[in-house]
Amino acid sequence: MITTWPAPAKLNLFLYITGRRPDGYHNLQTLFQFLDYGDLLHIDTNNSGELRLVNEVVGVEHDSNLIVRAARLLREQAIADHRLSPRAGAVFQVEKHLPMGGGLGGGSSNAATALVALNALWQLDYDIDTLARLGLTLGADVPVFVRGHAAFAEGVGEQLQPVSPPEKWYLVMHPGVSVSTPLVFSDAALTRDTPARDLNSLLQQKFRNDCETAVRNRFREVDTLLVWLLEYAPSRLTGTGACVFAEFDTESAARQVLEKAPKGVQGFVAKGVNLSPLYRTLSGHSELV
Ligand SMILES: C[C@@](CO)(OP(=O)(O)O)[C@H](O)COP(=O)(O)OP(=O)(O)OC[C@H]1O[C@@H](n2ccc(N)nc2=O)[C@H](O)[C@@H]1O
Ligand SMILES: Nc1ncnc2c1ncn2[C@@H]1O[C@H](COP(=O)(O)OP(=O)(O)O)[C@@H](O)[C@H]1O
Repeated sequence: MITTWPAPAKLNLFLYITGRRPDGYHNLQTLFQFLDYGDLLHIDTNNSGELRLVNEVVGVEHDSNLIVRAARLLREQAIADHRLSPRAGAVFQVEKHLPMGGGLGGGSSNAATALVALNALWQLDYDIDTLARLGLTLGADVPVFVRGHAAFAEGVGEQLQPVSPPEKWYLVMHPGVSVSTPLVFSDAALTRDTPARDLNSLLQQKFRNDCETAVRNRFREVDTLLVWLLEYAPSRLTGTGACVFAEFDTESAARQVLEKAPKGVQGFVAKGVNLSPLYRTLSGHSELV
C-alpha cells in the first residue's frame, strides 16, 4: 500500500551567529518554526529489499538524495539491531514544492520524513532521540524536523529546546537566485560575533538574521525583494537564503501582497505551525503508532 507523508518547510524566525568553532563550523542561536506547506513523500514498502527513489530530483544524483541516504541509514541500523529483515525495502516518490537551497530546509525535511515514516511503516519502534541522532549525521537541520516541534536551537543546530512562538501567516518569496550555504559562512564580512543571549531576551527583541546583510550585499535580487517586501510587513531572510519571508496576522493580508508581487518572482502563502504536519499524519496512522 502506498502511503503519503508531508515534508514541511521551516523558517528561521531569527538566526544569530555567536562564534566560529575550531572545525570552521559556526555556532548559532536560531528559532525554527514549521510551515503548513512543503513537499510530499509517497512511500511503498516491499519485501524484496529494493530501496529506490523513482523520480529524479533535478541536480541531485539518486544515491546522494537525502531521502535515499536517510532510508539506507535507517535500514542498515535496523538490520544491525535485528529489528528489520534484510528483505525489507521501500520505493519513494517525492513531489517537490520547496525550492532547493532556498533556506526552507526541504532536503533536511525530506530526510526526516523518510526516517519517521519508515520507523512507523517498518514497525522499528526506535524512539525520537535515536532517530534525531541518526538524522544529525545527514545534516544539522534534520533533528528539528524529526522532533517535529518548533524549537530554539543552539550549537550548530543540534541542541534543541521546544518553544511555541505565535503562529503567524507568512508570505515566502524566492528571489530567483541560488545562495550557497558555504559561501555565506566563508564571507569575510559576515557578522559572526553576536553575543549569545538567553531565549527570553531573544524572544523579546526584534528578530533578525545575521546572514542577511552579507547575502543582501552579494545578491542584489535578495536586496531588491526585501526592500519591496519591507514596504508591507516585517520581512527577513530565512537560513542562509535565498528565500525571504514577510509576516502577517491574517492569510488575506499575506495574499494581497502576493498578488502585487513583481513579475517573475515566485512566492507562496503559508501558516507558521509549531507542531509539524508530519506528526499530524503520523497520529492519523493509528495502526502504525
Ligand atoms: C544555517 C542553516 C540554518 O537553518 O542554514 P540553511 O541551510 O537552512 O539555509 C543550517 O543550519 C545549515 O545547515 P546545513 O544546510 O545542514 O549546512 P551544511 O550543508 O552542513 O553546511 C555547509 C557548510 O556551511 C558551513 N556551516 C554550516 C552550518 C554552520 N552552523 N556553520 C557553518 O560554518 C560549513 O562550512 C559547512 O561545510
Ligand atoms: N531530497 C532532496 N531535496 C532537496 N535537496 C536535496 C535533496 N537531497 C539532497 N539535496 C541537496 O541538499 C541541498 C540543500 O537543499 P535544501 O535543504 O532544500 O536547502 P536549504 O538547506 O538551503 O534549506 C540541495 O542543494 C541539494 O543539493
